[in-house]
Amino acid sequence: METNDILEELLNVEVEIQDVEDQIKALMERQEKLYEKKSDLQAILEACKESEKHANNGAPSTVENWSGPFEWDSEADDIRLNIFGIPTYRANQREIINAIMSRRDVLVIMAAGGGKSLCYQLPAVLRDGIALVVSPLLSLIQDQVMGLSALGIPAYMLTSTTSKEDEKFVYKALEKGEGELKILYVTPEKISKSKRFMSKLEKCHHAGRLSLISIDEAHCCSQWGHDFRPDYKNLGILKTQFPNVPLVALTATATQRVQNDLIEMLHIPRCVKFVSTVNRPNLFYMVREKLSVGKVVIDEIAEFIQESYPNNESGIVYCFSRKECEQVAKELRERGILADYYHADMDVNSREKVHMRWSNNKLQVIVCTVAFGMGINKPDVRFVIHHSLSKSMETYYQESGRAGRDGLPSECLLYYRPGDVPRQSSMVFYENSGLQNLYDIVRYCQSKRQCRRSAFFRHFAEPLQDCNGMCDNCAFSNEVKEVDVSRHAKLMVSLLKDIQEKDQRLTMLQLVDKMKIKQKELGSDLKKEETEQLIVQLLLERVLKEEYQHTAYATNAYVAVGPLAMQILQGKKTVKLEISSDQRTKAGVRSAKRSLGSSGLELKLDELRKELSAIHGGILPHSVLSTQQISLISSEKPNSLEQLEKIIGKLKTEKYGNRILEHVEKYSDFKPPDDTNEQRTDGRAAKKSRTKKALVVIESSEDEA
Ligand SMILES: Nc1ncnc2c1ncn2[C@@H]1O[C@H](COP(=O)(O)OP(=O)(O)OP(=O)(O)O)[C@@H](O)[C@H]1O
Ligand SMILES: [Mg+2]
Repeated sequence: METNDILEELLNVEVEIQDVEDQIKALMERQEKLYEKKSDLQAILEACKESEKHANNGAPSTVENWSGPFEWDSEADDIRLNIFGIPTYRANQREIINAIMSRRDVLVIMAAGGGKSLCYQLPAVLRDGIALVVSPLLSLIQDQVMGLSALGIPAYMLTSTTSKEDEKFVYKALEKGEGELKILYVTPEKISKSKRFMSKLEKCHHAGRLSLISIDEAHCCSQWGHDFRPDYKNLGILKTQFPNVPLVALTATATQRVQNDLIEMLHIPRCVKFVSTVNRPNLFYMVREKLSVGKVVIDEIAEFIQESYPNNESGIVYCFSRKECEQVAKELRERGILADYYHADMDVNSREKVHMRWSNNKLQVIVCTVAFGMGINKPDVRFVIHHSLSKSMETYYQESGRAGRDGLPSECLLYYRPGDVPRQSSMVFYENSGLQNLYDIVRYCQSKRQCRRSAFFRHFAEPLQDCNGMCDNCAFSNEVKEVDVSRHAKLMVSLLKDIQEKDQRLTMLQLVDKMKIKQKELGSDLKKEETEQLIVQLLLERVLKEEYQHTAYATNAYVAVGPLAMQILQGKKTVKLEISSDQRTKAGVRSAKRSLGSSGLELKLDELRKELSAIHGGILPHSVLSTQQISLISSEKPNSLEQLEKIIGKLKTEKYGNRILEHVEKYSDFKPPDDTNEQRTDGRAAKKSRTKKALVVIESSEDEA
């Protein structure tokens, strides 16, 4: 053999070894995930066996029937309606409250907006003494304290912003039982770092005045959760110091592993567990194709907001980077939308200002990065738009879940283009399971047939539930056709192989360009977007893989031949692309459910709540009347204080009843103008028609691509 031949063969073997190593790596990652899943499933199985055992023994069913009746039922109902203004309980709320009132430790897993706060706030009011609430963020605490104060419930906080005077009041209340204090919010640092606070708390407990302990956003305890906070790790001390005080831990999402972790860390092995579904039935999920011209996306987003939410209903637009955030906010403003940006590069004050303007409905849209997260407590967010895809299903569930926390119909819209995949993957590939998590959400985006909800159920290992047509794929799946693109896939793989043999690399974009030329040989062209879609599909199927190279400024992602490429080359694998018709894309957005603002009275009541919130010390508008209460008032049109009280309770009726009734009488038959946009004086109508024109131009040019 010639030296050159040997060298060439050596090279081939090395390439093959590299290939095998990649496969081993992928398999090891998969094995790790499967072990994790196995341990989750084993834990669920244990839990099922345990509950079956109880059911078969007929054992504690009487004790564990948390629906009641209990001696405090009527007092609890009275507080629910007349103080909190809530007409009926939501799923599990009554049972959780009863378990806490029975002095049990409780673990609550309930989706965002499910109503976890009421579960500990109501027992706090119902029981004598002071309830301690640990919450991770100042902004969350401020919102809660402000909301409770507006209801006349004596709530305070001990944080870095608390005045000396308030601090003195709180310490006196803890130590001596003086002054009125029902609910005390603290950050976890207070527990772990302030000896003074802990000693006062012990005195309070000693005197029998510590009624309950609540740990909100409890997933922060676990490093397996998505938002680990080191100070949460020390909260186990609470159960050790105050063993007979009921402790309730609440969170929106926790895998089985995180749940086990929480129980162990908080020392609540015998807690009663209430796990609600992750399903958010009021959210309409949809994915829209994001065209490669940046401006078109903004035009579409602006048009969506203006057409669907002309009455300043709140929304969030998530962006990939800080720069993109600022750009999108600016462009939305240019299109007449009240938008501003929020990201981690801003100082705390400017961030807080933007957040407050949005919370007070002075800003319609907040354009943000992931930095805008856990602190968002606004219940009436009607839409969450993702300008770029999130990095995992879990993150997308959290971010999109900020819509519709008040239970009213809301929309979650994700703009997806395959070109965004390498952008994200070059950021996450070094994280543990980073690529796998990203590819899960990419699978969600690529699919045009599978129910979006079912993807969440599978991700959180929950049995499937009916979507009720509340996602684009369930609503319009018949507008999709499947095309066999095996020949294109084969061409792509052999093209890449040739390139690699020449020691060159291609990015996704470069591969698309090369394919455009090569495809001519097949006599059947895929559009640019379809070629991109095919590349991503082959990445998901491991026919292709991504490779990364660092430069001084960035990490570049390249597309390379993957472990299963041979199957394509040997014709052992069929590849099909799902292609949707244009009608579907358009219908997707139009059909989604609408919410507040359809009746004139609702609009007027919305204005009234803003006015009243300003008069009553700048509390948030939804603390005056929730969107749900506005809907109820508008449909039932109460004409006396007694009738109104049945809807919003005594307290709010006493405070705002006369003004509300005045409005009901005056505006019951008030019709909002047909097209609110045309009534605007801010030039929004003019801009809107311009937007439409721009859209038409670009739509027609799209065919050329
Ligand atoms: N039974 C109910 N009926 C109507 N509205 C309710 C009910 N319970 C709670 N709400 C309202 O639902 C909204 C969300 O409640 P809450 O803030 O307690 O949610 P959460 O479960 O803590 O969500 P997150 O995980 O996002 O913090 C609030 O506006 C609250 O007033
Ligand atoms: Mg909450």
